[in-house]
Amino acid sequence: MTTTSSNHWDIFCAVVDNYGDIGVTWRLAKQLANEFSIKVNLWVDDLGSFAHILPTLDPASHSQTIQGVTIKQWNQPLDLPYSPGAVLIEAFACELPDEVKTRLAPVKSTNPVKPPVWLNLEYLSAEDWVEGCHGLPSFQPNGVDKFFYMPGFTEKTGGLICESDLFAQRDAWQADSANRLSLFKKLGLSGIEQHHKVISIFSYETEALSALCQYWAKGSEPVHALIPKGRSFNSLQSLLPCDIDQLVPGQQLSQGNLTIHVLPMTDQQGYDRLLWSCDFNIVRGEDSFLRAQWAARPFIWHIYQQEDDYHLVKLEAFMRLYCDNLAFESAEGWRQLNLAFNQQRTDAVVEQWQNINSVGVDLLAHAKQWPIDALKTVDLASRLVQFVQK
Ligand SMILES: Cc1cn([C@H]2C[C@H](O)[C@@H](COP(=O)(O)OP(=O)(O)O[C@H]3O[C@@H](C)[C@H](O)[C@@H](O)[C@H]3O)O2)c(=O)[nH]c1=O
Repeated sequence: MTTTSSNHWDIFCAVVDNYGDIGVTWRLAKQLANEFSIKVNLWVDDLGSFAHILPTLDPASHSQTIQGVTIKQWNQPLDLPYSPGAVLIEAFACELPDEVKTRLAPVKSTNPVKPPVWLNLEYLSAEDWVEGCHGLPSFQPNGVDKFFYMPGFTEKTGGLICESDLFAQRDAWQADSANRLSLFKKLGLSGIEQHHKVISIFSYETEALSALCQYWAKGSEPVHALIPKGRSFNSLQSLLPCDIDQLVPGQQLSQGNLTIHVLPMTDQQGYDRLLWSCDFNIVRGEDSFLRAQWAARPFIWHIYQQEDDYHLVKLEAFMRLYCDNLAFESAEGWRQLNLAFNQQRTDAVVEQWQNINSVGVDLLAHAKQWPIDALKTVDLASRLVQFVQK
């Protein structure tokens, strides 16, 4: 007979492409384990990709515990034992293994009052409809309800992932400017002085990026662009002396006043510190997008492209919220900059970059206040734990 013998949580994550799905679930799993003492199994179908953002992971090991989370290789068919716990999360509507779904029904019949809570953790969106869908059940063929858990920016959504001590850590880091220089040194980057403008770039392909780089190269102040080897470079081939494949972390490429530094990928904590250390961040997807907000620095969001340009609807929804308390001129400059970047409008992106220069102080002040307003005291993991207990 199958029973709910344990209070553990299982999170299943299929790495579709890029690092966002695993990035979000890894953040959540760590926080649940470390702040709520929950025993978490994180099942991942592609440990090789995961290792890019968790260098201590051994992709050959089928079960390993790192930072309090048990990471399990999810093969099809499932070849490690699964036993139902208190909560089962399928991340981003990944298709759960049949072995898992069929084990849920008998648990429900032996424990009808408190069967495992089955959740689909959805993508983050600032759109209005999210509030209406958050928490809705959907009846499944195995007789168990599955609930939609929708992250979001308002009280009636599932909230935003943010560790309880993150802002304090960030503030302490940013209070001492020596931290950023020592981080750059540790990453093998040279030639960056305290007064230089430093911009981190983790984007998808866009001609807007190459236009900005060309503009920075011709500018009057030194700019350092810190770029991990990856998709951003596909748009910068004309600025490179070699093929993208030949780039190595630590390499520096100079053009006029622009120095491009090829970054190593680091773990998430290292990436957070990088965002805290830069004057401006260009980020993408979901997790780096949120971490750029928590970094309290101005940023461009290169949103993940969707069919029929639906991503522009999501971008607008977020920009509306973000600009709510921002003075008109600053809001307009920042909005247009983001739009131009996402729409690959090369002249416009340069023009808007120049425009936001004059409102830089306002944008920075807003970037510092935004995390406090956006979090609204209760983060996603805390809301999730409350949701499950109800
Ligand atoms: C550059 C860098 C990133 N990272 C982490 C931060 C994030 O957790 C992760 C990157 O994830 P994202 O920012 O979300 O961008 P992404 O483009 O990699 O992932 C995308 O995947 C698609 C399938 C989703 O639909 C998108 O919404 C998005 O999440 O990589 C590091 O840990 N170290 C690094 O050096």
